[in-house]
Amino acid sequence: MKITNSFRSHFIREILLPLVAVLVITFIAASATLSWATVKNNQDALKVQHGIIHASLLQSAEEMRQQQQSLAQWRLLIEHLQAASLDVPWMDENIGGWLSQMFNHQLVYILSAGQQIRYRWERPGMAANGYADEVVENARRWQADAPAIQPLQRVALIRLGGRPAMLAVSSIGASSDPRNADLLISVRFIDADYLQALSERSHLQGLRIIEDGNPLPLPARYTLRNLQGQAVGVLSWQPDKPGSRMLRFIGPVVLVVVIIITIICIVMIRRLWLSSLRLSSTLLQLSASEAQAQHIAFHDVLTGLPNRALVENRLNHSLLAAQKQSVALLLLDLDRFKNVNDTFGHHAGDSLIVEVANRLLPLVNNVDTVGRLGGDEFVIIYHPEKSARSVALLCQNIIDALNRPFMLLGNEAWVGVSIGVAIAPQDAVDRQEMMRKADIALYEAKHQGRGQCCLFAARMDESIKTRQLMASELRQALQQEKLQVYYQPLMNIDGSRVMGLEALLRWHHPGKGFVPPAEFIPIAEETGQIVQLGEWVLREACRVARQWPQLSIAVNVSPIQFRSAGFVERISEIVRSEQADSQQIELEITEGVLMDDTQEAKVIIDGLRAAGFRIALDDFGTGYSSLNYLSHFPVDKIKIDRSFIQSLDSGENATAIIESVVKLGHAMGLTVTAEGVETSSQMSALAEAGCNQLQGYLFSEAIPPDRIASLLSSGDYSG
Ligand SMILES: Nc1nc2c(ncn2[C@@H]2O[C@@H]3COP(=O)(O)O[C@H]4[C@@H](O)[C@H](n5cnc6c(=O)[nH]c(N)nc65)O[C@@H]4COP(=O)(O)O[C@H]3[C@H]2O)c(=O)[nH]1
Repeated sequence: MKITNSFRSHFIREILLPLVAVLVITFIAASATLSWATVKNNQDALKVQHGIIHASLLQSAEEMRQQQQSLAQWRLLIEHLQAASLDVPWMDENIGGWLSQMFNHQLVYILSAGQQIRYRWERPGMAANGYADEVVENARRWQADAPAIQPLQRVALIRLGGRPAMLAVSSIGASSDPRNADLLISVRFIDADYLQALSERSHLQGLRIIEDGNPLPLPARYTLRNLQGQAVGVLSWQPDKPGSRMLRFIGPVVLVVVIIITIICIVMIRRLWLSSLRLSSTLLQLSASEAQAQHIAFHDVLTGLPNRALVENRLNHSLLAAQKQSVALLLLDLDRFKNVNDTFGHHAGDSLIVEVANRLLPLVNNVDTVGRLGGDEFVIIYHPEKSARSVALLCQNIIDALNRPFMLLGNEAWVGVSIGVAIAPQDAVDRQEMMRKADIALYEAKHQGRGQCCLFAARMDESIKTRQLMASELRQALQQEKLQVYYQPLMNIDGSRVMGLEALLRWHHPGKGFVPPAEFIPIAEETGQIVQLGEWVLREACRVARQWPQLSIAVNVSPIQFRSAGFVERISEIVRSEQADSQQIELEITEGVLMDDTQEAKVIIDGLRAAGFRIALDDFGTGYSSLNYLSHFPVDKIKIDRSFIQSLDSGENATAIIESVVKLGHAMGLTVTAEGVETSSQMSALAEAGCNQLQGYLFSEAIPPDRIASLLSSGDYSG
């Protein structure tokens, strides 16, 4: 799996660092709490130990006081002291020795009221130290300070011979004024024995006396003070540290927990890394397929060009800036694409579309858009630098590019293109309006003949509106049977006899009066109404045919109607239902019908002929006029267009053309009719050329059916 640098740094920044930070903070907080609890526990314990030392010393002092007091009030001692001479052996045994052996007092003195030492007992080895004076000095001071109303009983720490010691002084006897009493004095040094006892009492270990000036910070220390509050020594001990004990117990557990948490975190981070990696690659794939989906949603699959949605989007953008930079919208429609598709198949059609796209792309700049709307419709959003001139140039380039032949399956094919152009801001600034106007211009381009480019003009819009109105009025007229069919006679060559009638549609518009078919037939073709219209005309013509069985009745068939599904069957059915003879009906088709799809046209023509209809090729000479072409189609008649007939008067060339058409027509066994014969000279020329039938105002205009009878019975045309 490929790891991108940005993914790595993102993971480190967003996941790893915060997680490590949380971990570190948690560990620091846990350590701090643990160490704080340890210290606090130790400190609290130390305070308690201080209290224990203090209480133990007090208790020890109180015991010393009680030990002394029992002797100080002893009657035998008082009697012995009242004797003239002191019984020292008795004193040693009962006072000094007793206090020393029983209670470990090391120095014992009795001071007489006259301030003389009357009795002295000093533990062996201590007499030489001369403690007596110092002890007596302290005792005298206490005696002097003592209140007169009660016996003196005092125990306090003193410093004796540079060592701390416990001094106890009691007045002997029951005298209420201790200042005149004998004093029992005893001393107990704070020595190893004392400390041992103190340790047992207090349960503190390592008790020892240290020098007060000890620079070492000893947390477990207790300053021994005399009555004046002066330090006489410092007690130190090995402190009990429950906090540290707890730490020793909890510490390893916490450490193990920390290690376990760290391992879990490492495993989690690793898993997170792997799943993030998977997620990231899934997201990458997703965004890639999203981009692909986006591309498909906005591009034409065949050519890869922007599709309608993207074109509309880009057009919207371009139109936003249209006030500053004009925008041209070109709608392109290939002229003979259907032909190519039908002749060479859909694969060839697809390659043609791709080739068209390839030819269009180099004609525009990067800022412009070439798109495909579907089928053979292309669109270009063009940003012209020099307004209409450069648009016209582009159009010409497009027409030239698409006029060049296309190589399809080893064959050359020609298509050509019609282009409609709308330019913003002058034509419109709104997308839909631009599309509509470019479409109108395209319609106009096609209408003018293929291979054209038309810039939108306001009049086109008007004509479109007029056409739309006309289409709806025509629909109404057809529904309400306001249309009529007139009939124009087809004459024999000398104009003496009516051979047939051509059915021609007439529309007397309530407001506009007579509307020529040339105006409304194309509209009916565009809207598809022509199928219904044509069938209605045929139905009317059948009635006339039934009435005049000796005449052929010609009916115009539009290319749209000709190619509509089930055409042959439907018109056969109409003729049958109207009880007419199909052999009496002559269907007039134009060359265009044959050109568009020769194969299909041939099948339809064969079908019509099999159904009994005769086929006439109308307006002959206006289209491709290829007689060679005719050999492929089994038609019965050609009708030379009236433009040729009218040019008969102006030059010999027309005569020659007509003569050769007639000759070839005859050679193919076809009847040749001349349309639009207006003068007798035209009639004579056509007769000379060998035409078979004539049609024109010279004989009659199209007339309503109720006048056919009078036309036929008039002496002129009854033959
Ligand atoms: N200047 C001149 N014109 C003459 C002369 N003799 C006949 N015409 C006109 O020439 C046209 C002949 O019909 P078209 O070539 O089939 O041309 C027809 C045909 O293509 C189409 N059309 C008319 N009726 C129908 C219809 O029922 N169905 C279809 N599909 N097309 C129709 O409309 C076209 C025009 O029809 P119309 O206006 O009736 O025009 C008719 C007719 O009135 C003449 O001596 N001089």
